[in-house]
Amino acid sequence: MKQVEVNFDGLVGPTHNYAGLSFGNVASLSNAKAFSSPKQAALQGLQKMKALHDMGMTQGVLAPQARPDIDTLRRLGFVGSDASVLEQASKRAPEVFRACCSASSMWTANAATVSPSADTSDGRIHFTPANLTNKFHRSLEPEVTGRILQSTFANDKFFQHHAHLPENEHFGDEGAANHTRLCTDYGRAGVEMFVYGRYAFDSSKPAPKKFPARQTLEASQAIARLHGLSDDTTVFVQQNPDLIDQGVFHNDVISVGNQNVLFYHEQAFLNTDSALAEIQTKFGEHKLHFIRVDTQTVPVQEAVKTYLFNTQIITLKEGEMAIIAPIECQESEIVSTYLNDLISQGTPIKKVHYFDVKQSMRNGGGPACLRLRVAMTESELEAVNQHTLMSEAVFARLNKWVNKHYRDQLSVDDLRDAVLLDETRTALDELTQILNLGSIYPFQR
Ligand SMILES: NCCC[C@H](NC(=O)CCC(=O)O)C(=O)O
Repeated sequence: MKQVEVNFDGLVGPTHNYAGLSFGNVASLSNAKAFSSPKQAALQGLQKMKALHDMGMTQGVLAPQARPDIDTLRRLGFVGSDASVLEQASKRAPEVFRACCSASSMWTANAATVSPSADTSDGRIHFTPANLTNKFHRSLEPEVTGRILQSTFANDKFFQHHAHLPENEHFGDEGAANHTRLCTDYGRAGVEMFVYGRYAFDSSKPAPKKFPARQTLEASQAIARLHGLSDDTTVFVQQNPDLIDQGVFHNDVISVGNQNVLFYHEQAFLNTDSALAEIQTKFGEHKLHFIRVDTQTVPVQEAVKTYLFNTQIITLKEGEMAIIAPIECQESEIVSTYLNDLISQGTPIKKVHYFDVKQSMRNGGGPACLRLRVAMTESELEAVNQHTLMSEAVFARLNKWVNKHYRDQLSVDDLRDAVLLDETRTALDELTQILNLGSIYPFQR
């Protein structure tokens, strides 16, 4: 049976803006209050999806969330009509208000952790939405994320959906951004590697000092239990806390894996040698390609600035791998020189493709942040909501939809405009029809 890995990219929502909400995420803080272009952001995302589709990949799309989040603002004590809630909140609690307007659900690497059926005890694909407790604006996502996933993977013969972990920093979970799967073929049992930033219940263990560690070991362990993973094929690795303090807020900013390749910066992990040895032992007799990038070749700051590791490594039809990199990697002499060299080093990676996702990059989200990977068999793929899979027709419809509903430019001040709320609801209501999702948004219920 044929197996594929499908990338489900997050569609950028109509309120995409730069509010500086993510302490520890350098790009988010440095672009705070800049003008954004929701239209350009959404079109850039669609271009990347279409390009991967054209390369022969199976590509999916995940719907964005409804923002401004009026229900949360009401929960926080703002009353009256929707327009009055917007006005009061933007005046009296501007920071809270901006957090409730974020389009951050676009980074679907943080939507959930996914374990393919080959790895799980009941032979189904398991999904657990990330609770994203570390950032208020992101903690608003998991419930609707769960509904989006259930409408996209709507078949309980093949798909098992779990509730997100308890909403507490002890179980802080950021989803697939801190999870990589290594395997020989997508359809065979692989090694699931969970990367955590700190121990929740043991403060004597190493932890970052300046910026928050968003993922705990205890959260990663809970996900592995929920998904029915075997201890023999699961590895928990601590991220280097010094790097979190240098702006590496998720593991996917400093390492990425695909099949038999683990591409990582030499400073990415604590106790790297023992971690890699455990991964190789659990992987079995097949040899893994550990592609290490040294500090001397690419300093950590350059990796954070260019998102060299927030690239997607994809396996093309011919079995060769390609790197999907942000254009910032091409613009950096250090990184483009490294990548040009990498493709002739005799590893499975043979090509690099650069993409302009600058609108997302300015908030600290590269190509890999924009996608959630789901490895599937043919019958599992057939059970997916087919309206969410990229095709010429879906691409054309979504482009038309973006051009019709999205603004060219948005400032954080525009977010309090009640007309914007109406625009987003009209747009998203239409989108649920295009993607055949049913009533997933609070305003539709
Ligand atoms: N995986 C990439 C996630 C990027 C995301 N940025 C943000 O939410 C920035 C939003 C803002 O500042 O407006 C985050 O930090 O979780």
